[in-house]
Amino acid sequence: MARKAAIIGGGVIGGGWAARFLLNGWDVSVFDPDPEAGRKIGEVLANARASLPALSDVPMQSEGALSFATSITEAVEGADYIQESVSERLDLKHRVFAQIQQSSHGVPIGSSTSGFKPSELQQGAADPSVIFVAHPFNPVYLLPLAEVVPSAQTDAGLVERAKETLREIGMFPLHVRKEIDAHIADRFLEAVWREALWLVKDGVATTEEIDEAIRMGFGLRWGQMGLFETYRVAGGEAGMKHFMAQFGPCLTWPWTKLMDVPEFNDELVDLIAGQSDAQSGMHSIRELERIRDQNLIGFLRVLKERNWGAGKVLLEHDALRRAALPVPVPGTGPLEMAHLTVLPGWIDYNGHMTESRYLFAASETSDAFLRFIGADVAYVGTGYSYYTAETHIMHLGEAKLGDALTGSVQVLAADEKRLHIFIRILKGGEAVATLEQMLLHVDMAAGKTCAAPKAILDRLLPIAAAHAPLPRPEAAGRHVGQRKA
Ligand SMILES: NC(=O)C1=CN([C@@H]2O[C@H](COP(=O)(O)OP(=O)(O)OC[C@H]3O[C@@H](n4cnc5c(N)ncnc54)[C@H](O)[C@@H]3O)[C@@H](O)[C@H]2O)C=CC1
Ligand SMILES: C[N+](C)(C)CC(=O)CC(=O)[O-]
Repeated sequence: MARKAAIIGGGVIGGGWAARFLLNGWDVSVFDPDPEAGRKIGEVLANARASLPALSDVPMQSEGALSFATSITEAVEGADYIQESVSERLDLKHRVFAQIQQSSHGVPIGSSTSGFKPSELQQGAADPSVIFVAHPFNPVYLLPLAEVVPSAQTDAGLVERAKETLREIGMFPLHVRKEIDAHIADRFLEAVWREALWLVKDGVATTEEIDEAIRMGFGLRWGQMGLFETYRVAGGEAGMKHFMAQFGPCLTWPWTKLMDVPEFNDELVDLIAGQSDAQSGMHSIRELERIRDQNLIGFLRVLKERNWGAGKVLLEHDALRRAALPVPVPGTGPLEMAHLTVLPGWIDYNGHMTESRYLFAASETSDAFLRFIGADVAYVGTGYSYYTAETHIMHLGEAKLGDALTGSVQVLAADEKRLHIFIRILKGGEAVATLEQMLLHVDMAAGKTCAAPKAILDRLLPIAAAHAPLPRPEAAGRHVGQRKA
């Protein structure tokens, strides 16, 4: 049975949480008194559906059921996890916790608060031990970070279970060991935000110039190495010590306004909002969200390919879900090995999936099959692998943006050195392409073919025997131009 998350407050952040839980198979009940909450969450969910699956190489769970409750009591009934995302006001959060705890007992309550400490949130609570901060980043359905901040009163075991829940929905729970106003990340954001406001107020730069200064340079670096690793590299061969010696003293030069905050008045708000309108007002917020999401998918995909930073979290989430998938059973037909979603970068000028991506889909499929028979990354680390010697692709249909594809493998023949397979790339059960491939087992250091070890043959040969009675695909052995004869 699907587990249930209660989302209290369904604005920008509550909507993002709802989408992340739903797309990870949880049922979600939202309570928000705003009459527009249903429409707003529907729009956030549409954006999430168009983006989150594109990060996954494992079939998504079937989406959970979304419901809107008419009270907090109704929303939290039967919930396994509660996430509070109401407006950033301490008195309001206290009232909401009191209402939640009238009917929910022992269920973890994460708060999305950007700045309040958990001990502040817990003041006056009937059961402070279940309350902690789970501070996410916008868009919650794509960015993995959730700062998890317990106080001394929070139940340590409950926090560990809550972190497990966050990992299950693909997040990276960063345990903040010592509570502090604004946790870790928002303290940086505040510092940058403060400097940016000064630069605009003092007429040094416009909002657009500041954004260019970030996105053309250090913003790109931060997404993959953070602050300290980036600066370590910037220290050259002497590393961090040299970096500190060179740039440490600058902190006392007038490079920053330090703690000075510009007066927050209508003049400043109008100045910033006016420049922001001029910079980005030609796009609606939903359009900007979609642009942001597609850019993030591109970045995250690259990091995933490199098993680095946030990409590592995506790979771990795939592995977690792959482990829960039913294991393909040899002998019952071609083995379904890969699940892919057609991404924006895969579309060509004809408006459909470009030809090189069919080869990519096939290689994802054959790689999954090789892992299945034991020729995985650890095996390649021993100096042996399978190399593809020949491929014949037939294009039979069109795949379009967002289509869900599966890749299946039929073993046509296998012996100690050779593996002859037929891959079908399927959309809704129909083949959009087939690929026939010959793979050879190689000794990588010698650069020569060699017999695969018994452990691999023990897995491969029974599959080949089980597939032998399957009808031989018509396209197997076909060559280009054959139909003309
Ligand atoms: N917007 C952002 O970039 C981020 C915000 N946060 C935090 O998330 C929380 C929510 O912020 P946003 O979603 O941005 O605000 P928002 O203004 O978009 O949404 C707040 C929602 O709370 C609802 N609400 C008010 N009183 C309520 C009640 N008694 N019961 C249920 N719902 C109620 C409002 O109707 C509104 O829909 C805040 O604590 C904020 O600090 C955290 C990370 C990022
Ligand atoms: C502006 N903010 C303080 C609400 C931002 C956050 O809390 C996190 C984010 O998504 O940047």
